[in-house]
Amino acid sequence: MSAAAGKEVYNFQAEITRLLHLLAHSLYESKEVALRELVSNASDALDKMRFVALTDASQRDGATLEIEIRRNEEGGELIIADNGVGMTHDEMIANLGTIAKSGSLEFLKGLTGDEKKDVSLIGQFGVGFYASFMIADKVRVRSRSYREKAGHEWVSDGSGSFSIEPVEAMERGTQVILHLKESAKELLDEHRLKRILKDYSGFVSHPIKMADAQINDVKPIWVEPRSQLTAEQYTGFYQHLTHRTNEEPMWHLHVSADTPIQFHALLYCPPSSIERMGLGRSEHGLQLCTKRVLVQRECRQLLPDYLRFLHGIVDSEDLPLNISRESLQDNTVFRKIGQVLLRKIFDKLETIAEEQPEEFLKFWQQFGPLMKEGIASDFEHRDRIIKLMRFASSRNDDPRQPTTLADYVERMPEDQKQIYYASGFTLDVVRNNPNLEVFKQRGLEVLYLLDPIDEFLVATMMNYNDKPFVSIDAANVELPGDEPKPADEPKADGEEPSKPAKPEGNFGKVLTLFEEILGERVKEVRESKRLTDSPCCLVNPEGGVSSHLEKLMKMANQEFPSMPRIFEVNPKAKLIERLTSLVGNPENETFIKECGRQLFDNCLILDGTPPDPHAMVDRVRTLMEEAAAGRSSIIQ
Ligand SMILES: Nc1ncnc2c1ncn2[C@@H]1O[C@H](COP(=O)(O)OP(=O)(O)OP(=O)(O)O)[C@@H](O)[C@H]1O
Repeated sequence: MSAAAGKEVYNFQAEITRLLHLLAHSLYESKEVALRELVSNASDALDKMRFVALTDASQRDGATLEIEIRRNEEGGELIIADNGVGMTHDEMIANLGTIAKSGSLEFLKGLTGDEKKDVSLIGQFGVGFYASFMIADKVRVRSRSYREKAGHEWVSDGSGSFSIEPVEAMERGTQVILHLKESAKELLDEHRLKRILKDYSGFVSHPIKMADAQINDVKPIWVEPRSQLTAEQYTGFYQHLTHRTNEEPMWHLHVSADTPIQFHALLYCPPSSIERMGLGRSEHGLQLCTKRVLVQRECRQLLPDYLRFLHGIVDSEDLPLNISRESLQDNTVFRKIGQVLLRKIFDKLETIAEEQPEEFLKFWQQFGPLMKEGIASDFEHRDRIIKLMRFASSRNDDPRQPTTLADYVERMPEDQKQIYYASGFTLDVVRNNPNLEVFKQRGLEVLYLLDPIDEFLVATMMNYNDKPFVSIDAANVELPGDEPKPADEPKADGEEPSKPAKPEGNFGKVLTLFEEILGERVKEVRESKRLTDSPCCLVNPEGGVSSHLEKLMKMANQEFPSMPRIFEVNPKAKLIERLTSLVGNPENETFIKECGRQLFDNCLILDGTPPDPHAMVDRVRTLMEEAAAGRSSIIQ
C-alpha cells in the first residue's frame, strides 16, 4: 500500500491480476455479460438494503431503491448507480481486490490455455465485477456504505493495482463508472443499451431507470402470492414473455416453495402447438432467474424435452447467479426444482383432465403428440403420461369423445384378453377398415390410433394392465370365446390355425385361383372368419408389423421391406358366392383370377396403399367390358 493525500494504492491479489489478464486475452468479450454482472450486483445491493431497512427503522428514508443507468457520451462513460447498501473502505478493498470464494482458483486454472473460453462462467465464481474490464479501460467505483457518513472512490485500469481515496458528500450507494473501450462504445447508444438491459434485467425487482424513465416495467409477478394476482396480470405476463400480444395461454401453473428449496415458478401452456402447425420444433420456453435476475433463456435442462412447449420463468434464491449450462445438471438445487415442477405439472394436467375434460382434450389435441415422446424417454413419469393418453374408439367413432386406456379396459368384457386397435392416417380410413366388421358385430371396442406415433408407442408399451395391444389386422387377434358366434367363427379358444387347409369344393377352388394369380404378393389366401359383409381383407401374419406401421416405417426408410400379407376371403359375400358358382366352367377361370386381383387391389386402396394404377385401370376396363357384354340391350 502507498498513500498520497488520502489516496492509497494497492496491488491486486495475484489471482485477480491473472483474471484481468485472462479477461483481456483468453475470454470472448461479451458486453452483455459485463452489464448483467454489474446490474445484478446493484440489484443485490438493493436487496440487502431492503433487508437492512426492514430490520432497522433508523435506515428507512423513504427513498425508492433503484438502479440508474447514465450515459456520458462526451466522456465515453457508462455509469451504473444504485442506492443500495454501498461499501465501506475496507469492504471495497476486500470485495474489489481479492477473490474470496473458494473454487475460483480452479476456475482460473481451467481458463488458462490458448482457446478462448466462455465468459458467461465468470459470475459463478464471485468475480463478476471484473468482467467490467472487458468493456472498460478504466473503472471507477464510488461507494458509500449505509453505515458510514463518507464515501470512497476506487479506481483501476485493470493492469495490476487499484487506488482508493475518500470522497465527500456522497449519497448512500454505489456508482460504477466505466470508461468504455473503443470496442464497447456502442453501449452508449441508447437503443442498444436499453435492449441489452431489457433482455437481461427485465425482471429485476427494482426499478432500472435511464434518463428518468423506468425501463424494466415488468413487475415480477411470480414472486407475488397467487391470491393477489388477477387473470389479466397472468395473461399480460404471458404475452410479455412470449411476445405473443394477442394470445391467451391455455393454462398456467404458479408454484411457490420455501422448503426445502426456495423457488418461484410461473409456467404457461400456450393455446396451440407450433409443432402441430408444422412451424418447426418449439424451443424450450423456460427462463431461469436467480433472485429475479435472468441467468438463462431457453433453459433446456430443467424440464424434459417433451415439455419444451411450456413457457415461463423459474426463480430461485438458492441457485448461484450465472450458473453455467454445463454445471446445471450437477446442481442439486436445480435438479430438485425440476423434480418438484414436473410433479406439479402432472398434478395440474390430471386435475384439468378430471375437472375440465373438454379443456383437457384441447390440450391433448395440441400437445399430446409431444407428451407421448415422454413414454419412451421418461421412465419415471411414463405411467402418468399413459394415464393422460386419449384415443378415439369404435365406441362412438368420435375423436371429440375419446377414451382413456383405463376406461377402455373397464368396459372390456371379462374374457377379452387383448386391447384391440386399428391404426391409420385418418378416421375415415380406420373406420372403413373391413377388419373392423367382426368387432363391431360383436360389440367389441377398438381403439383408433390416428397419430403416427401411436403405433410405435403401443409397440413400446406392449401391454396395459397386463393386456397386450393387438392390431385388428393381426393374425393373432383373439376374440372372447364366450360371445354368441356365427357357425363359421374361430374355435372357442379364439385361435385361428396359422395355415388352414383350403375348404373343399368350389369355394376352395376360388381361393386356389386367387392364390395362383396373386403369387408372392400374398403369404396365403384363406377363408375369413372375421368378415361379415366385405368380400375380403388383408391380415398381418403373426409377428409381422401392421400395414400402417409398415407404411410409417417406409416413410422413414424406403428400404424397409414389404411383408406379404394374408388375403382373407369371405365366402358369404355376394360377389364371392357368385364367383364360387362360376368355378364349374373352366372358361371362367381367367375372369375369376382377374376379380381376385382387383379385390386385392381394392384392399390396398382401402388400406391407403395405392396399387399399380396402369394395371388396375386396364383391368377395371376389361371387367367393365365383360359386364357390359353380359347385359341385354333389349328394354324389358
Ligand atoms: N453495487 C454494489 N453495491 C454494493 N456492493 C457491491 C456492489 N458491486 C459489488 N459489490 C460487492 O463486491 C462483491 C464482489 O462482486 P462480484 O460481482 O465480483 O462477485 P459477487 O457479486 O459476490 O458474485 P456473484 O457475481 O456470483 O453474485 C460483491 O459480493 C459485493 O459485496
